[in-house]
Amino acid sequence: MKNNEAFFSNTDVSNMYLVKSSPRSFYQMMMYYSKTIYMCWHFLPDAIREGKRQYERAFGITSEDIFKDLYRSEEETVSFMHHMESIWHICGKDVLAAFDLSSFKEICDIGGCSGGLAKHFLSLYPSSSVTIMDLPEVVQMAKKHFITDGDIVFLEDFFNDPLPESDLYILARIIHDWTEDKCLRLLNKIYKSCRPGGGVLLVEALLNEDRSGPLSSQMFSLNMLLQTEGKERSASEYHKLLADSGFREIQVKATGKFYDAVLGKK
Ligand SMILES: C[S@@+](CC[C@H](N)C(=O)[O-])C[C@H]1O[C@@H](n2cnc3c(N)ncnc32)[C@H](O)[C@@H]1O
Repeated sequence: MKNNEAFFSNTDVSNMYLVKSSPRSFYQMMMYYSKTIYMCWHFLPDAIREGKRQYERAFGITSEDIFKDLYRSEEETVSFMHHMESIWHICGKDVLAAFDLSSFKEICDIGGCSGGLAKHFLSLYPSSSVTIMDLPEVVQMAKKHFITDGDIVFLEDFFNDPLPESDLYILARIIHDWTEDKCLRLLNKIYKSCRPGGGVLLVEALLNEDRSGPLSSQMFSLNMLLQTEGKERSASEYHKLLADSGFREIQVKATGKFYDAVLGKK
């Protein structure tokens, strides 16, 4: 207080995580939570009763394809992409350094969105190259708003297009969007395209085997119910999905942050 007037200022933590211009800002994530995710959480009891996502109740949209709903406008698409990218400024390096990935030279980031994790990959492993596959509307927005250098190549639609031959496929927060059948369809496709000696890296928020936590993974799993066809899974569930698709030498690393890493080799 000065001369009976109150003055307020940000703490160091709010400067770091809330101010929009900070490189570690959660501003975009907060906006997506408040404008989109929060609207779905109004219908949590309906989601639990029906076992399905709530876009129809929240936004009046009933498309078959979950990402058609998510990308219902250019503004919503870009907001989702910012939301996806934000977390990698905090824990992207942890998931990519969980295993030594330096021997993999050609990387394909399946559903790589804005390229947020790919940029961290290139800074940790500069002698590798990364190709990103994502839907056409995302690729268009990534080129317009997110990618400034030419190191990243974009391809479209991982379910229907052929996958490029690669040494390592990254699937960050992809498996958690889909049913078992669709996950296996995608992982089988990846196995066929993967070079011998290559691998697949799953980046997901692992649940404890008895589903007792961590709280963040449980909350993400409820959110998957509200927004997608998927759920969060335990290490043994990811192990089984990879083994059933042909991968071996499967290793799991819990990072202690929000997201963890599972590596399988061909
Ligand atoms: C939950 S986001 C994860 C984004 C990114 N991997 C990350 O962790 O920040 C899922 C991504 O998969 C993409 N996607 C969904 N269906 C796809 C398809 N059929 N082909 C290519 N990408 C797809 C979405 O557009 C989105 O970018």
